Amino acid sequence: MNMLVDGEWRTDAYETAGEDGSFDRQEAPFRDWIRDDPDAEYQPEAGRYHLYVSYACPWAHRTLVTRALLGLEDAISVSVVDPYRGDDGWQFTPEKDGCTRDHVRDADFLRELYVEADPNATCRVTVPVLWDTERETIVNNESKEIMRMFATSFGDLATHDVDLYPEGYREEIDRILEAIYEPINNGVYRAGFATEQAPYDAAIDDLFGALEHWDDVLADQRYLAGDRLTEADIAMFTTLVRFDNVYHTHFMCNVQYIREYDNLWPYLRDLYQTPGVAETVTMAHIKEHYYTTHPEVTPHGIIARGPDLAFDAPHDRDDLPGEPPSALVTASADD
Ligand SMILES: N[C@@H](CCC(=O)N[C@@H](CS)C(=O)NCC(=O)O)C(=O)O
Repeated sequence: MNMLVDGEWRTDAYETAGEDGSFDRQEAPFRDWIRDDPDAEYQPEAGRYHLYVSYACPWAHRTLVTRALLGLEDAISVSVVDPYRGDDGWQFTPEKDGCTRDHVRDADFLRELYVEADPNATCRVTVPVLWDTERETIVNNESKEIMRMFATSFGDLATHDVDLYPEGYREEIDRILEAIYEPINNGVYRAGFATEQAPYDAAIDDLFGALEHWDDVLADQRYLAGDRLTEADIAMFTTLVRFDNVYHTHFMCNVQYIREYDNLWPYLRDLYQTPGVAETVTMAHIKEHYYTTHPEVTPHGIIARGPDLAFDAPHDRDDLPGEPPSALVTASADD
């Protein structure tokens, strides 16, 4: 696998699995913070920050959903990489459907941005990346922090009056984000990239145990943190929406489909139908990426056909406590 070592692109450096056959995800290296504070190095400003994403990636997808729900599209622009990630890592292929050029630097490869931000970078070249066009560097490449900055630091630049990290819910949101990360968000990768039976089995036990737990929780409440749609739902959504099409088959998470759960499946449809969310889902990129980019998992790169899911079917969750943010419902009615 590929990564930067001292600013040089290496195709032989990064092992997905550790010695015991378990998947080992590395920490994101760029962790600066945008603050609404006159002394801050990075301050929220319309047009200053640029987001690099892959539509395929669940981590990048979190930042896109957050941006859409807050109405930050005009304030934060986006470039979209090719869903196929080969020996050169993420690249820009604007001729391909849904992909764009690098709108800021016109780079061919995402790694060029990493080297510009740190000429001696030793790290994986991952999406999402939040780029500062003023200081010409990476502010942050950790999705949960980008999501949090969008939710808490962009104040008036957000055109929808939506709070995804509301006071009174914050401890619970943090607890849920932590609780779903290892078994669910990262759990599908731990299952899919395991190279021995024991770590695969452990990942599957954790994953399906956690899905069952949250399926129970969602029987009585509309959202993970209760009656409000929050960051926690966004983090859950981007994994669930990929599950039946990709993780079930490609990553062998095949104990049960999400569409077989009594509450997770209507919950997933409810989130999908929240104004602004469906437009962030590009299933063609999701499927192409996973099935063609991991030769160690699917060596022939054949994209599995099904299933065709009815994300638009009625979700019947309106009677549960909670409703989507009213600003979103009003904004979509005005469209
Ligand atoms: N911790 C990061 C993880 C991001 C991540 O692993 N992104 C994947 C795509 S789904 C990636 O770019 N992988 C490229 C690589 O590992 O070389 C986050 O949540 O932002």
